[in-house]
Amino acid sequence: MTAAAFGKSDFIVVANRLPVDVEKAPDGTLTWKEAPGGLVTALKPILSARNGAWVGWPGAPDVGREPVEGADMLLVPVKLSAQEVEEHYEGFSNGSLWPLYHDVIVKPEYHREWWNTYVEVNRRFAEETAKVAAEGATVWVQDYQLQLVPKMLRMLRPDVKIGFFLHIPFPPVELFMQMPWRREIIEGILGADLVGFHLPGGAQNFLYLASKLAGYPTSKGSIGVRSKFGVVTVGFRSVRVGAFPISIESAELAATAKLPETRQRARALRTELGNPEKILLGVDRLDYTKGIDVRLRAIGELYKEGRLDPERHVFVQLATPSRERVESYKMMRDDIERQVGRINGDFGRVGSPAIHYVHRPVPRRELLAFFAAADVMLVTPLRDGMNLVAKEYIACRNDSSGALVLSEFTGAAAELRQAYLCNPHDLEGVKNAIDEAAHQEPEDGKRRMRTMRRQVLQYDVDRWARSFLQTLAGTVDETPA
Ligand SMILES: Nc1ncnc2c1ncn2[C@@H]1O[C@H](COP(=O)(O)OP(=O)(O)O)[C@@H](O)[C@H]1O
Ligand SMILES: O=P(O)(O)OC[C@H]1O[C@H](O[C@H]2O[C@H](CO)[C@@H](O)[C@H](O)[C@H]2O)[C@H](O)[C@@H](O)[C@@H]1O
Repeated sequence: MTAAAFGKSDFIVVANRLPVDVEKAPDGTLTWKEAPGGLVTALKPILSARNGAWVGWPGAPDVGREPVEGADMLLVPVKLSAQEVEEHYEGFSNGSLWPLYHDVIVKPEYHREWWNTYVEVNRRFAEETAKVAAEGATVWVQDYQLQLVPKMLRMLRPDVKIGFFLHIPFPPVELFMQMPWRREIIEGILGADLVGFHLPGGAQNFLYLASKLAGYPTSKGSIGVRSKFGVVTVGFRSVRVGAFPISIESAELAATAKLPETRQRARALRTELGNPEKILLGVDRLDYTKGIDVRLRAIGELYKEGRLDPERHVFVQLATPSRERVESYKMMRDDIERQVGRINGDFGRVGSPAIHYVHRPVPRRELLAFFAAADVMLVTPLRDGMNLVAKEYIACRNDSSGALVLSEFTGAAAELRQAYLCNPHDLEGVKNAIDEAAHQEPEDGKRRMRTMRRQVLQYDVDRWARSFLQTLAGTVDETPA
């Protein structure tokens, strides 16, 4: 008998999105479509393996409230009205928190109505979770859209064990203090038993704020040095805080990239691109944090200076549409498409552009064929929590060929030290990194790639989830008297 049959579950993931988008046809039938994004990519296999429940927004405003039986997990849709989507998802999550947590690359906006809706939607998620959680269940709350859920859920269901993981950077105190509702957010997260970040720096920022802003005693100086954890004492509870860098399904990706049909498709892509000497590739959600404009500017200048040849070095940018109703995203799309047009106008030929730009999500198999075909992968975010694309590319390089240009401002850069690392704010530095990667000695490239592959294959998403969940399972025993 499955947990779904009882309508209660022992293991629940709570995330802004369900791992599918649901579309309702006029006759009432539902169609399920794979949803893009690193969080979904990372957690789906773990839930399927554990027969758990996933509480989330189905991505369509008028889908019903009843739990829907998915393939092999219980999917619990949280219905959001169009106004709630506008004020919680587009507004407070992606117009206030996302830019604030990503170094204020665009100016965050703070509106009381957005905040009120954020509180209301977080409450709804907590209530739905409280309904489906079995006695003593483990609940894993994900990301910046739901930072108030841990505290709200604890008040509704003190029996459950709560983990919280932030997938984006947690900012330094100087930036976080801008947030008008800063104390409420820290208190909300502190409802968890275990709080995880990608990097020790995020954990340290959080510990500092818990102590300075909210006044809780914290243990100091141990993160990333002697032990992975810091501890915040909240009344009689201990909240552990640590770094758990996320990863991917490395072995599965490597195996799929090795399949004859993937390799054949990779060869076909090279032919379709006019058999260039080198394929350079970018794969991102169309987001201003990803530094797509930076790499376009660098490539344009490298063509101009003759360090790359548009006939021999083609660049493919695959860009998934994202958050298209948020103003800063609209402006960025226009800017990037103008840049692509200008570079192709200057350096392309009829029937053979220098830059191939696709503004659509690419099916998974096709994406892996692109990774297998690409000689140089460009990952140049101005700030990124982790960046799974960098790890996916490495997993797909079964013969250890290829080169990764990687921004120092990604979480992935902490692990992938053999990449061509660059500072995305230093255009000359980015150009040099691309130039070096495109002209690397094959043996040097293989040595670099082999080291990065060892890291990515060893530390996969399963290891990430197990390490977080095992640490969470230990939290109860460590509550001080
Ligand atoms: N154009 C695209 N087509 C298909 N999948 C994409 C595309 N762009 C990104 N993805 C996928 O979305 C995920 C992005 O994760 P990540 O790099 O961590 O950044 P984020 O979660 O911020 O978008 C990866 O699994 C990647 O393969
Ligand atoms: O749900 P969306 O608004 O479409 O956005 C997609 C996801 O983007 C963010 O991903 C982050 O998580 C990745 C995995 O940990 C990480 O590699 C990346 O650096 C982050 O940007 C976001 O955090 C998710 O909530 C979104 O679902």
